Amino acid sequence: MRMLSLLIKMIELTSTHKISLLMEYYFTLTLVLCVPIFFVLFRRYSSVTTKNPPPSPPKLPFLGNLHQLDSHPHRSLQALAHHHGPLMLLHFGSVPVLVVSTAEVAREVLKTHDLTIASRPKSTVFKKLLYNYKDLASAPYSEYWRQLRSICVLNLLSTKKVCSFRAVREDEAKIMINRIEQSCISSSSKSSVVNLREIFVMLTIDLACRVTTGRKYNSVVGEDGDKILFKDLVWEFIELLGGIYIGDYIPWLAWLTRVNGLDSKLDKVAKQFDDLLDRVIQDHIDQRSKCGNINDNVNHPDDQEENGQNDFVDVLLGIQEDNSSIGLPIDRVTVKALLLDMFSGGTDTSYTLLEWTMAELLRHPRVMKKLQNEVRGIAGNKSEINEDDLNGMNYLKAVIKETLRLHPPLTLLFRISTEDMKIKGYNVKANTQIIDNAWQIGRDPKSYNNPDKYEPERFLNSDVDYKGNHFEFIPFGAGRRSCPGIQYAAMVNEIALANLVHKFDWLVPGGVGAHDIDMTESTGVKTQMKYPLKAVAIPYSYKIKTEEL
Ligand code: HEM
Repeated sequence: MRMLSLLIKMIELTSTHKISLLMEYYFTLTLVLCVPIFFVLFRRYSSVTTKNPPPSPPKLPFLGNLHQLDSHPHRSLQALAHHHGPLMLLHFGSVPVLVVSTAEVAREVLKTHDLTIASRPKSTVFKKLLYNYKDLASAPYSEYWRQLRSICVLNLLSTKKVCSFRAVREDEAKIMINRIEQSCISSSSKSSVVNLREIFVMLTIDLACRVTTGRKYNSVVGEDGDKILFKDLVWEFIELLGGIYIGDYIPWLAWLTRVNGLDSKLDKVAKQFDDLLDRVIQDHIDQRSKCGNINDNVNHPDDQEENGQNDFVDVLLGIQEDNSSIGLPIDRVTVKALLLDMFSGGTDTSYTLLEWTMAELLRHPRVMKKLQNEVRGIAGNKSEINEDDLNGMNYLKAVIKETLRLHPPLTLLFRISTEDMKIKGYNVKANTQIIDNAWQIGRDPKSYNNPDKYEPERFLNSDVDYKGNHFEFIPFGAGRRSCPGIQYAAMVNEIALANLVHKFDWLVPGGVGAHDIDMTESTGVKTQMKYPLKAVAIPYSYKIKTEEL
C-alpha cells in the first residue's frame, strides 16, 4: 500500500490532472502482477555499478529515488544534499541523475566539463511541443544547435536587435501603467487593488507578440472553431513545458499519460500553436511579397534596424530566403520552433520574476522606499520613465538580482553527459542527467551571509553578475547552453519595475501585515508564486493615508 501511495505521488508530479479511480485500479493491478518480477530484475539492475560513483541515497527498485521528490523538487533535492553532499548520484526510475548543489561543484561541472554536458536530456514534452527537438533550447548539442544559437545570438537577441525594440518596450510599459491608473481613477478612494500577476502576464505576452510577430493576439480559433483566449493558450503551453513526463523515467508507466489525458493535451496544444504559427508566417510571406522586399534585410542587423518594424518572423524568413549565407539550410519547422523558444523564453520567466520582486518589495517596505527614492530621484516628475533613465538605477538592478538569487524562475538546470567524466574524484558515466540546483546554490551560506534574507545591498559595489561567470549566482545558467535572452529580459524587467514604483505607492491589501503575504511556491520545476499576487496601487500624486484603505 505504501508503494502504491508513493507511485501515486509520483504520477501527480507528471501533470496537473487528478488521477481517476480507474487509473488507481489499473495501477494496483499492474503492481500486483509486477511486484515479483521487480525484485528479480532489481537484483540484476543493481549489480551494474560504476567504480567509485558519487554518494547516493539508497534507492527503491524501479522507482530509484523518485519517491524522495515532492512537488517542489528543488527543495527535496536540497534536503537530500544536506545528507549526501553537494555532488550526489540519484536515480529517477532507471535514469541516473547527478545533482549539483554548491557553487564550487557547479564551477567544475559547468566550466571544466562544459562541452561534455552541452546536451539536454530527451523529454517527451519537448519532443511533442517543440517539433521533435528542432528548437534551440532542447536540440542536442550538434552543428544544427550551433547554427540556431548563432542565429539567436547574432540576429534575434543581439544588443543591437534588443535595443531596436526600445520603443515597443517603452510603449508596453506605458500601457501597463495606464491600465493600473484607469482602475484607480474608477475607484472612489483613488486607489485600487491590482492583480499584479495578470498585469505582468499581459505585459510580457503582448511584448513577446509584438517583438516576435509584429502584432498582439487576443484570441485564436481552436480546432472546433471556438475562440480561445491567446493568454490561456500560452499559459497552458508553458505549464505543460514545465511538467515531468513519467514515461521518460519509468518507460513501462508511459501508458499512464495516455489514460490521464496528458498525451492528448500535449498534442492539442502543440497543434493549436502550430496552426497559429503557420498563419503568422503565411501573413508575413504575403506581406513581404506585396512589398517586394524578399531578400531584403537578410542577415544584416543594421538594415533591420533602419526598417524599424522587423520582427523575429521577418528576420527568420529573411535568413531562410538567403540560405546560402549560412551553414545548414533552415526550413519552416525550424522557424516555428525558434519562434516558440523566443515566445516561451520571453514570457513566463519575466512575469514570474516581476511578481516575486513585487512580493519581496511589499514584504520589505525599507527596500521599497529606498528603490522609490532612487527611481524618483532620477526620473523626477516625468510622465514616463524611458530606458536612458535606467542607466543610473543601480539599486533597481540590485533588487532584480536579489530576487533572481532567492527566486530563480527556473530552479533547476537540466543537462546530460555525453561522455564519462571525473568530478571531484568521482566517476560519472556518459548518459547521466545533470541537474544544477540553481535555487539551492543561490542560498548557500558558504557564498552568502544571511542567505535567506532579502538584502539587495549585497549586490551593490559587487562585481557578481548573472552572465555565468560567477557560479554562486546562475539564474540564467552558465557555459555554452546558458540563456541567450539575458539582455532582453533585463531590459523588460527594469523598465517595468522602474515605472511601477515611480508612479505608485504600493500596499498589501486587506489590512494584512507585510510578512503575511503568502510566498508559497507553485509546484514543478518552474517556480512562480502559488497564488496570484494582489496589491493596492496608490497613484503617487494622489497619496492618501494608509488607514483610509
Ligand atoms: C528572467 C528571465 C529569464 C531567465 C531567468 C532565464 C533562464 C534561463 C535558464 C536557466 C536557461 C538554461 C541555461 C543552462 O542550461 O545553462 C535558459 C535557456 C534559454 N533561454 Fe532563458 N531565461 C530568461 C529569459 C529569456 C528570454 C527573454 C529569452 C528569449 C527571448 C530566453 C531564451 C532562452 C533560450 C532559447 C534558452 C536555451 C539556450 C540553449 O539551450 O542553447 N530566455 N534560460
